[in-house]
Amino acid sequence: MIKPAFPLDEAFRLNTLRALNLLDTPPEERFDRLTRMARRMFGVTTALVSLVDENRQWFKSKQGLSDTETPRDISFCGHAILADTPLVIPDALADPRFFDNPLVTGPPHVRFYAGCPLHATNGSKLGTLCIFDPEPRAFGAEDIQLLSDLAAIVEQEISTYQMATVDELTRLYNRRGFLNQAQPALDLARDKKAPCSLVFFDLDKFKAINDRFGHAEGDKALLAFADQMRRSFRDADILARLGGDEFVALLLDCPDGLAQTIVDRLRTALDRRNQFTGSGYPIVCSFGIIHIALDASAPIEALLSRADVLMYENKRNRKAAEFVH
Ligand SMILES: Nc1nc2c(ncn2[C@@H]2O[C@H](COP(=O)(O)OP(=O)(O)OP(=O)(O)O)[C@@H](O)[C@H]2O)c(=O)[nH]1
Repeated sequence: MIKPAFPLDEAFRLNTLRALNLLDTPPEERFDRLTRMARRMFGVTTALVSLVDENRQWFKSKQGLSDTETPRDISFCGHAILADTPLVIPDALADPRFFDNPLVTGPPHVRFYAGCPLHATNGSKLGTLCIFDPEPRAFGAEDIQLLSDLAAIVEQEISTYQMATVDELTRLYNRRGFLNQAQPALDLARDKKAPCSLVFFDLDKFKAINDRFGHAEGDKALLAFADQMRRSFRDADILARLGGDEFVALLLDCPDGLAQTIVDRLRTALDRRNQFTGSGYPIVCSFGIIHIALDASAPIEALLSRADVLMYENKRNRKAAEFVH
């Protein structure tokens, strides 16, 4: 067996894949429809949308397979993303790369495989639309064209998904992306009895930045705040721009007090930026933090409303304190 090599742009490719926020998300009909079509059109046992992650291939959609992922080093798709054209293996037992691969010698007993690379809009190869079957078979030019056409639809769905769930300016989640991610993450955290926190941010006097310095400068301030959020929170936290100058962070597996520490760190970094940037205006935020109790069952929307109310109290108090001074 030959393990798949790493593509030359592996780090860039992985960044692109992770930024899509598709890994470990629930199945979706718009992808399942396409794998169902592939299975039926080609009369194979299995059709997958496989995303090739650092050490595994994970299936966004699967027909005819119960596994949700397999190790990358035994994957066929790890090989398929190394070329721009589809990889076709008419008979895995006759191929030196695969004849003794555990996916060939054991379940699901792959003999025939065809995988078409799926490209992100920046050209990175994310994974494949692939089909396989326990019987060897010939796969001609027309078949390859058909599989490529289906793969192009999967690519379109991936880019539509990204546009619908990611904030175009900051590349954080938008409201829809946040709700998609946050509710299942919260449900999982409750099952695991891991405490979480939610932080709601709203920039102070943001309208004045737009009014005095122009909309483009306002955009720069929003970007600077988003960048600071990325730097201050942890990789596993779910960050979003809900709209306008409102941002939110869901901290998973977060001991009581950690959210406050991170918010303090973020505000200290903003203060430092405000002193040295020379932009002519400070970026300041109000925030509300709620700690989500282990036995809480409120949906994420209700938690957002509670954090929003706390943020407004914080903003009102800060305005009142300014007025006194
Ligand atoms: N530059 C820019 N401005 C935006 C964007 N989306 C919303 N806005 C503006 O953001 C402003 C938000 O207004 P407010 O919530 O009243 O902002 P504020 O001045 O921070 O008010 P306080 O929160 O009470 O301090 C509005 O003027 C919107 O037009 C955007 O994508 N870019």
